Amino acid sequence: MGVEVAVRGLTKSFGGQPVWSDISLTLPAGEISVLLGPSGTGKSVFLKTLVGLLRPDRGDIVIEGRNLPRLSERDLYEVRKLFGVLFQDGALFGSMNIYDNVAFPLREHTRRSESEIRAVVTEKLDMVGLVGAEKKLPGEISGGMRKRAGLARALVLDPQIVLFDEPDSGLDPVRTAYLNQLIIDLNQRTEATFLIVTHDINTARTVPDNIGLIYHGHLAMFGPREMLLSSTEPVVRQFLNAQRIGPIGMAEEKDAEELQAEAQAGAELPPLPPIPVQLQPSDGRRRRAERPPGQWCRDHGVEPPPGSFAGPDGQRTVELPAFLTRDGVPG
Ligand SMILES: Nc1ncnc2c1ncn2[C@@H]1O[C@H](COP(=O)(O)OP(=O)(O)OP(=O)(O)O)[C@@H](O)[C@H]1O
Repeated sequence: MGVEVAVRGLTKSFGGQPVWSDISLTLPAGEISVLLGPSGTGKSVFLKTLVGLLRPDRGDIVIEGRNLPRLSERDLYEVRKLFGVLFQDGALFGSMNIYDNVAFPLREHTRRSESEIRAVVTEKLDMVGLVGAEKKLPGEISGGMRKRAGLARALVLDPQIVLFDEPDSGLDPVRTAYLNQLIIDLNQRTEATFLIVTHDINTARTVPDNIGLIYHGHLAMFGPREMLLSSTEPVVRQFLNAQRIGPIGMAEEKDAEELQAEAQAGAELPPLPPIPVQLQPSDGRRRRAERPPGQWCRDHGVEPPPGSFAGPDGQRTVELPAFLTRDGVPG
């Protein structure tokens, strides 16, 4: 089982310029969380701070009773072994073949024999569907394969927490769909805690158990997927529905004048789209952390947008409680 990551009051600046401040959230053990936010809001900085590559100005990151910002370099080095990180470009060594790239953390951080290393590398390459590509150089394979190789490398030390920095950047929609399925299947198999930074709204809507949004130097919201997908909070609604109307502007937040002009022009955000069902593991079992669709909405007295929790063919894939169906008649 993965471990919980509790972040409290985290603040980070560079040269006196704050990137974000006072971020508090808990990544539940073994669950998948997605972190969203406009470009430049500091999502990558957040991941690097979590894994201890950057020191926060203040705040706590508590994992298994240890507060990372307070640890010595030596203890931090140990805690870092709990993490696997998939960097944006896969961060593979260009001169090493895929096998050696994936074997690298094992050779650096463990005393395992080459035959033990071979067994682990083969297992991880099999997990990401790359058996047969061992001898290729990163420059000889596609972007999607490089991401998968980076993922195999992130998994070799059997991490309890896996951080993904834009795993879908530069991938076509079909490859993104395959990668998303792979992420769900790996979460099911490894039981690690996953945090994914993405700009892909479809990924954000269907893959995670929890969603967070960083905006304007703060965490605008973090919580269960249904909470954000049914939220009418303007920033969350605008971002999760990829709209131009709302507080977020092209370069930064819109000023009062722009928002007033928008209001005068009668510009309104379209209705919330239906909440899709979550992507399921391909082994046919339910997700471990799955809550029944509609449960968060029911527990919080929130009516989900019409058509929510239908499968891709528009058919309901789950029994909905009477609360979620018009007049108690399943729609
Ligand atoms: N080591 C550093 N030193 C100084 N400034 C930095 C450093 N790393 C990041 N920044 C700044 O922090 C801000 C946030 O950068 P970051 O890459 O985390 O944003 P992001 O939300 O991941 O963006 P994108 O979605 O475009 O990838 C940027 O203004 C960036 O220039």
